[in-house]
Amino acid sequence: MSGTQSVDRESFPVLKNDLMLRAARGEAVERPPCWIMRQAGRYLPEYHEAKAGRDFFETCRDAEVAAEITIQPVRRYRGLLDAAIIFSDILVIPQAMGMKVELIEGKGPHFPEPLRTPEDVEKVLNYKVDVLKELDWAFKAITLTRMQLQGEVPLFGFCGGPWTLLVYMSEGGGSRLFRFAKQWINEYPELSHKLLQKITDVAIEFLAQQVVAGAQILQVFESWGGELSSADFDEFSLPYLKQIAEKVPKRLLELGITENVPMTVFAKGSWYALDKLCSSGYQTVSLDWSWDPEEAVKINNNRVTLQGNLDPGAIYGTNEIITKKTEKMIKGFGGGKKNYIVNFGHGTHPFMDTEKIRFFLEECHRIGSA
Ligand SMILES: Cc1c2[nH]c(c1CCC(=O)O)Cc1[nH]c(c(CCC(=O)O)c1C)Cc1[nH]c(c(CCC(=O)O)c1C)Cc1[nH]c(c(C)c1CCC(=O)O)C2
Repeated sequence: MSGTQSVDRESFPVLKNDLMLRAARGEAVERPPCWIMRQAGRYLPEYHEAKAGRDFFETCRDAEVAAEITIQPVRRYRGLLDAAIIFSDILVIPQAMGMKVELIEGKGPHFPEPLRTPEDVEKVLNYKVDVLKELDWAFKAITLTRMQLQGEVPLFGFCGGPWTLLVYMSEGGGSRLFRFAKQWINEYPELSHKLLQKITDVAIEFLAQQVVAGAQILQVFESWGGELSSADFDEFSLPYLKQIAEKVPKRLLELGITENVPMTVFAKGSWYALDKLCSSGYQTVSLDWSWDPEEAVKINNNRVTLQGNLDPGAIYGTNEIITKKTEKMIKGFGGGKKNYIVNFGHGTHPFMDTEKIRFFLEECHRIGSA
């Protein structure tokens, strides 16, 4: 994969709030930085206004609209959020690999032609992926967003974890039984590894090019990690996650980028792998809400910054409950002055009350600054 983007990185606005980057790099901070997975999206009325009933992927591909939607939560919660995350989706990698992906309103992602036979996989393996060309729109949206953020907060780039993408590519959408993905790894483990490697190669180039385009911090979403047994996670997820952490910085050097770009891994449900994830080369490990913060802190033993992990469902509670749970979380992670980033344990829901989320963020600032 070659070619270059024409981005004038010298023209990027100076970052005024680098709290997120400092915390992710393990430096001591004055309070824990805050952001929320899926902080842009359907719970915000201004999202629906900007999207104007258009197709989801069309919205992602329109740089102006993607930048607007990315910045909406930062604007609404001015001073309370310490990062933005580019409005896009993990399923743009399968699209770049030649697969059709649609988002069906009210149903979620849908692949009309999922990978069901070895011939289907061979076709994807033989497809030459030109990341710069296929995902050109994503880089343009990142560059525009970075400019429009005016240095207020850093911008996250992201991608899906290889196993999670294999799940979507084989199941053709969300799943309860993971029948096809499990069939792949158990009936055709070798071919599955080849596919995982190909996804990993694309993910590495995609993440590195997102940094060239303007992303300042990266997250890998292995959202279906918890569907694997511990042994299968070690075979079909962890090695690829590690490769991404190892190879992105190398690729960045090749691309002439010497800045230290922190990387986060979020393997939802993979509680058994926390110890290994803390030594997998990522600076930050994001936790779902199944973790007791104090136990996670013990296992981590100051190797990485931990991120998380409020049950998003707490937002449906009273202010008193939100305060109580937020306090327990921040104190459990050691108070938040080192090795901690505030987040939910998974994304926002479309039904959430924007003012409850504001209250949560204000409480994080109050408790985290104490
Ligand atoms: C698994 C996964 C996907 N996409 C993503 C993940 C990993 C995180 C996770 O585990 O939730 C990641 C993602 N998806 C989206 C973002 C944008 C940035 C942000 O977090 O604010 C990010 C980081 C926007 C989106 N991606 C999607 C929407 C909803 C689009 C809409 O209907 O308007 C948004 C805002 C669509 C999507 N995309 C995906 C699903 C399952 C869905 C349907 C979700 C649903 O219906 O709740 C795949």
